[in-house]
Amino acid sequence: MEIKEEGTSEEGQHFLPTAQANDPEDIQFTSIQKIPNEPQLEFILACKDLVAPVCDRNLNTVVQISVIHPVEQTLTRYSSTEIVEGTKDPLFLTGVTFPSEYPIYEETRIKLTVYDVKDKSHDTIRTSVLPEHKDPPPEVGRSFLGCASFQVGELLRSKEQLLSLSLRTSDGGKAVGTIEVSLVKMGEIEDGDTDHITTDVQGQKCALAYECTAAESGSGKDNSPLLNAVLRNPVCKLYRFPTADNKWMRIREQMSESVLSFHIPKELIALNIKEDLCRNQELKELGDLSPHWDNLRKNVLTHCDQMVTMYQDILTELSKETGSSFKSSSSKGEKTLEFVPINLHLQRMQVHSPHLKDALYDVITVGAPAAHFQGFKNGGLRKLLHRFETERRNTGYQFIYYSPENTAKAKEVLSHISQLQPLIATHADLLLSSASQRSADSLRSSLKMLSEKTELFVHAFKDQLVRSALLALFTARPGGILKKPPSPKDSTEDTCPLDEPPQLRRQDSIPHHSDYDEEEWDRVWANVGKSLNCIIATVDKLIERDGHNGGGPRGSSGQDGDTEPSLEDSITSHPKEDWYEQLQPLILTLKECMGEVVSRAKQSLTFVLLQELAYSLPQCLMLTLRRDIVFSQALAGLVCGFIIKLHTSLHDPDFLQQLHTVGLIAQYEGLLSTYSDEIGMLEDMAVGISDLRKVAFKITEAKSSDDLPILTGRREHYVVEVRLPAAMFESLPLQIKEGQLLHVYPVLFNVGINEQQTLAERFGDVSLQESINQENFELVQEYYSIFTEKMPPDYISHFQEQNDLKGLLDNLHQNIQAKKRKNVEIMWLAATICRKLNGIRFTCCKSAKDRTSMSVTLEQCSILRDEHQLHKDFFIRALDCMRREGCRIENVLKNIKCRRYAFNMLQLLAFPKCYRPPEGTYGKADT
Ligand SMILES: O=P(O)(O)O[C@H]1[C@H](O)[C@@H](O)[C@H](O)[C@H](O)[C@@H]1OP(=O)(O)O
Repeated sequence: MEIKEEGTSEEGQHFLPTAQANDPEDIQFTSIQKIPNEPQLEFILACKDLVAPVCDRNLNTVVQISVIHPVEQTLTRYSSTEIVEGTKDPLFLTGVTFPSEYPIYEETRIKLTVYDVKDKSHDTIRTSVLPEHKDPPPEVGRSFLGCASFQVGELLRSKEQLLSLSLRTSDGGKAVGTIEVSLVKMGEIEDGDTDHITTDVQGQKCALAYECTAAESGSGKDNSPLLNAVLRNPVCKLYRFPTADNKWMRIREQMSESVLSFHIPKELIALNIKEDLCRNQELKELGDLSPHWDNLRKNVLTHCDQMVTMYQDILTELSKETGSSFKSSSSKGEKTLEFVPINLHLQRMQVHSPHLKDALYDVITVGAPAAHFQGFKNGGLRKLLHRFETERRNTGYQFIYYSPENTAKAKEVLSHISQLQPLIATHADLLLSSASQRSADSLRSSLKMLSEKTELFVHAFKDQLVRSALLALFTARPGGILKKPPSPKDSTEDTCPLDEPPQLRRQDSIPHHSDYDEEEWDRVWANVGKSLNCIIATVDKLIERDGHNGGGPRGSSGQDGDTEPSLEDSITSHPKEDWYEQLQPLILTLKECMGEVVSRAKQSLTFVLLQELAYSLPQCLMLTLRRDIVFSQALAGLVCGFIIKLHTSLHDPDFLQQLHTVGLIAQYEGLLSTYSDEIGMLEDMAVGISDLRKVAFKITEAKSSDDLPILTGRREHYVVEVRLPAAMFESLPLQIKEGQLLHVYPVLFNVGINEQQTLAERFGDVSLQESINQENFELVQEYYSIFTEKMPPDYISHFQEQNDLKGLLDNLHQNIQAKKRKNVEIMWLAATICRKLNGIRFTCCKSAKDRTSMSVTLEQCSILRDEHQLHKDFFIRALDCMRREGCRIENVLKNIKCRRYAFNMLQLLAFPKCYRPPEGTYGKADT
């Protein structure tokens, strides 16, 4: 057999996509029978009676697992166990798992190579492929003990699902002990002898076979199509750890990328472009302005056009990245990838423990949303936005100052108008078509819709801002005189006769010059309401005269009886009229009145936006760009977290009720330090996360299984449409199916843990972290009170019995107030509160690679300890297993092509103890 090494990464959990794996050449092999989306093969290992080459010390052993491809006979290093120290009968806690996509068959051979590790600090620092059969050079710190191999089919067919293989030296001669391979079936009850192998692991006797409760997948039914559409390249790891009562629990760790990393930024940039093009057009359509304002506008337009071009270029570049699902930490400063989140992954832990229900714990790990290309020399968004506003407020001269709230309101009203105007037009047309069919019921229901939307429309303008902006715009016109376009004003003021076409009845306002008439806007605006009232009255009369007046829905004027007498007269004088003809002119008037309101309001509010843009160009636009970039990264993570949460909780009615009545909390754990550049990152992140409040989700039915989410809206308010396969969609509560918007409550807690934070605490300033934590604590409290208010009382009383949320909140509050250095308790409490509230968990540091890996593994082990009775003596060992051979070291590898956390000894001395990785897994790395 020719054995050659494959690939450059030494231990390859990155495998061929399924399509490639199923090439005709492979089809002759026997596939392993599998449960959809479950790993195909999982086993654990133990050695017995290992023979030490020299007797000067105890053996420290590690097993390396390699796969021999049945056709090419190439050998790929797949994974390793942890190092078990000081025994010739090691029992490994880190197992082996082959995810469903991995190209493995019954004919595939697995090779197990056992090494003796002399120097742990060197052992896992392997950056290049070592030839198999060759002992690693002694200076690397390990020596070859023996190897064995088996065919997958042999293990599957073995009597007790266990193989006992003889380990031999490289020349195939001397036996140096045995290695036992036990097949694992997660979630299956294992009967029989639980004592056939026991071992003394650090003094603890544990049975190797399991006593497990019945199989129950964490999410119940198979919702995989939804997840398969968004997740890519899973990396899986398997462990078994002893419980307090010396049973085994099994843990599967999974880490996957998401296509949403690129999909959401592309959607968002496209929307940003659309919004900006529209704004530029509105600026152009602002009409005549006096020279001062006109010059400003020209300048703004030049910059805005350049900005749109830049967004278009970025979108073109991103569109070239078809199928990408991962941006590495080393690309974080790349301009064209700035909108893409760094190192976004789902980190999942699935626990199967005796006597307890299976459980899933998900955390989204992602680099802190921040504008790395723009840099942090001047700080991040929180500071930059504050500074920008203060300067703008104080400039006065040249510009009219509108507060950020007013600017936001102007954008919101503009967005409202653009949604409502076409909607009203559609309902008005539907009303006409009901009229032409002479259907009273359909006329009533069309009228109901039209009334509702028109009332919303009229309401949107009930704002002092529009009024003051109109005046401001008037004074900015040449000579401060407004050239009035023809206005349908007063057209419906007196009566609403049905005999004449409304255009003729309108008092035409031929363009003329006049001083600003403050009340004119009121009249124009009120005309919309009056037109609607006229329509309502007419419909009522038409139906009544037709003998259909069964007390159906009536409009407001009909109800409060202010129908004008002349109208009644005009109607009763026409016994047999054509409904369409009666209504058509009124609808036309309504549309015209609306058009008039829209054009005035649009211009005045666009003038408000001009004030914001005109001040401090191009900084203002760069600030918008920065905010868009940071928001895009944050949004991609949120959408990913939301979809995964939905997927895992789709069959939990309480969750679904919470989703549509309360909304979901999304809790971000930040590990950034408040020192140097990371202050700027934290300032970016804080704004990016709080901007997520502008996002709402909506669930619709998918047409195909790989439908990705769609984004609509504009900067003030976005809606993410998540599309579910029909069967899943059907099972949702009515409110969700009807398209109710689902809200999220993002909260951020940050605790710097590294050596930079030590400097900040000693010589710098930690106030940023303190205020973020305090502000966000208040948000969590607010969420909790909405939760208790809106969820059913029965649920809440049961919930409160089970979870001492009040106690946890008090504890969190005290910890925030305590102002203790590196108080990581804050993170644990915030995460626990989030989990208990059914929220979405996120963990972030600069790159989501090193500190995040420490934190997320710590969280996993703490959950095992607190929720699944992990044996207390195994806490550190479990943590080391996960950090040494788990998904997170694979994360480091895929980011920087080196299996080493980027910490040095000195840095680690500054870390809280539980955040330090095991010896041999960290060191100088080129990040
Ligand atoms: O994933 P991070 O913790 O943000 O990685 C840091 C690491 O903590 C630090 O020790 C190291 O010096 C680098 O700055 C890492 O950041 P990179 O973004 O360069 O990976």
